Amino acid sequence: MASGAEGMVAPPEHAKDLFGDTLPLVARYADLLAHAGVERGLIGPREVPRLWERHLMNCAVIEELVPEGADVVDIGSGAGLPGVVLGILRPDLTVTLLEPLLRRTVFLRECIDYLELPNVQVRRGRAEEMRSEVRADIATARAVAPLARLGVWALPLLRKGGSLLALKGEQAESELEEARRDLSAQRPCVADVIRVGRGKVEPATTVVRVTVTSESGHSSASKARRSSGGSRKKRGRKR
Ligand SMILES: C[S@@+](CC[C@H](N)C(=O)[O-])C[C@H]1O[C@@H](n2cnc3c(N)ncnc32)[C@H](O)[C@@H]1O
Repeated sequence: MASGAEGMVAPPEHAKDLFGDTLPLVARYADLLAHAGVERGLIGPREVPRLWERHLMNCAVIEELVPEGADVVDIGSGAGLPGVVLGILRPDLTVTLLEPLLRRTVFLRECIDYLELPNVQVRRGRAEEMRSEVRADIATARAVAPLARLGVWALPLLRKGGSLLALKGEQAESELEEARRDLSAQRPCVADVIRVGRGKVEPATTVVRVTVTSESGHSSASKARRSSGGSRKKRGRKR
């Protein structure tokens, strides 16, 4: 896959601290995004000057939240963020880029061939349709959906003890508070907001981490409702 134009998007000085030996490969990916990615409408041209700081480095710092050897599914991968960055940085991970749009999956497949990433694969589909097909330790998502909806899509894809890592903005705390009920109705879980990459990226990356605490798909409250004949409303009417 040719990047489609001349000239590299030079990494900032401190990118070497974050990416180490993988920096040349991340630079190839940056080049691809800045040229073919823009030409094919996967990334806005205004993002090019801030590709490193706002996109690649901002995604890379979540790596510290991903356990060794994990199966990762990147929901709504788009042009590959954060999944491709994690795949480059961490060859120990098995990364699935999950994306429903054909045009984007074509780009992603060409991208992983071009970068020669044997630990990264692409699947075309919607997260909510993958419940019987995907089991992961970590689900990542950036700029995909509000947290409550993301929980409905992501939590069924996780193994017990697995986590959704949702990259969010400054309103992460209030978004989490609003979504807590929906998240635990989907699956028993604990959730917190973490800021990662302090001193490496400015501002630090805000992540909502939701960790599932049971094997099965539904919380005990919703199970109890189902086994006693449905919703709270119905029970109320019977009495
Ligand atoms: C705004 S883009 C973000 C892309 C990338 N994560 C990033 O940060 O640049 C949102 C992506 O989510 C995908 N998407 C939308 N609904 C989805 C669903 N139900 N399951 C998986 N992906 C979905 C879209 O096709 C799109 O590529």
